[in-house]
Amino acid sequence: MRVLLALGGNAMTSPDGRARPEDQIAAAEVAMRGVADLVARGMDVVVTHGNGPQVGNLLVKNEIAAAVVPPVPLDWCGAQTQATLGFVLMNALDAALRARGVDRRSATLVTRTRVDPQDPGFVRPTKPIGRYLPKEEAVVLVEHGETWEDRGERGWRRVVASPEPLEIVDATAIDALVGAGFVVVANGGGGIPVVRGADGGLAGVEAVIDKDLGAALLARSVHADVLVVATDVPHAVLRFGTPEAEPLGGVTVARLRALAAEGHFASGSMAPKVDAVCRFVEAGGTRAVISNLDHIVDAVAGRAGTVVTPG
Ligand SMILES: Nc1ncnc2c1ncn2[C@@H]1O[C@H](COP(=O)(O)OP(=O)(O)O)[C@@H](O)[C@H]1O
Ligand SMILES: NC(=O)OP(=O)(O)O
Repeated sequence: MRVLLALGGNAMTSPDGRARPEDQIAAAEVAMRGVADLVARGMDVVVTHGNGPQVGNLLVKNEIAAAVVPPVPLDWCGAQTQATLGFVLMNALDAALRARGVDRRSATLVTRTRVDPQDPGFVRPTKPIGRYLPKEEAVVLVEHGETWEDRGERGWRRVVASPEPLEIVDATAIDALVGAGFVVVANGGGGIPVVRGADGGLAGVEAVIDKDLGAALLARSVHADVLVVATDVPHAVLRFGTPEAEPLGGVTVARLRALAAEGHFASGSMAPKVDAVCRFVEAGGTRAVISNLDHIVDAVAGRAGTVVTPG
């Protein structure tokens, strides 16, 4: 069985949302123990991950240091997060595999995702990245031309362009690595966004692709049997945040689309996860699950989490 596991930003930071190196290393060690459990059961696993906090922090560092060293564009920041987070995940995964006596190795692939240069996401930024700030600090940055939006009790957050993923450019290489027996970390942050020019060449573009939508396309591109979207809650929840809140267990893709249309899933957080699992199953995937990492083996088997099936 081939599994695509999408690690959310929450799975890559400390419970209080801090993204210090030590927080990310500790979070990766927890996440990779679950992946090693899957590999120990004979599964092929591809891991992808978010990069919202990390790419936003890198962008700020570039802007602050611009007077000292040449700043780099947002797509370069995204590429750097793939290397850094892949490195951290590989160290954690290799250790977890060794602890289980599993003779498999990890690999990370710098991965590009093609987008449409005319995507409306370039006109209306929607993807939250980086740190949270109080409103009074965010509005100063808005006056300097940045786009920030109120993200509720945690504060305001910068938002950038987030175009639709159209093609995982490096899917063939990912598939080859899996076929050679590697546990592969790929398409971090939804992939490095690129556009194809008239000459057929690829060029980076400043944006951050939604990791969950990127994961749905990657899962299809590498012929995964199961897609697991791992976050910090055990299920998607109906009437979330209300006294009538109800965890959602097994559900058909048609029913889940109907529930999404009723507005149960918040944009920018659970909604893209729901969209991603629906896309995967609608495209022929056997099963897709939204859950946390606590019961990853059960989630893959369809025994835990919000389990989406055809129908
Ligand atoms: N209907 C819902 N069911 C469950 N969680 C929801 C729902 N709506 C919003 N959320 C929030 O979505 C969060 C997960 O989304 P997000 O923070 O973007 O995850 P990640 O960073 O792990 O990808 C949960 O922690 C929860 O607070
Ligand atoms: N690129 C992306 O979707 O990252 P997060 O999941 O951390 O927001």
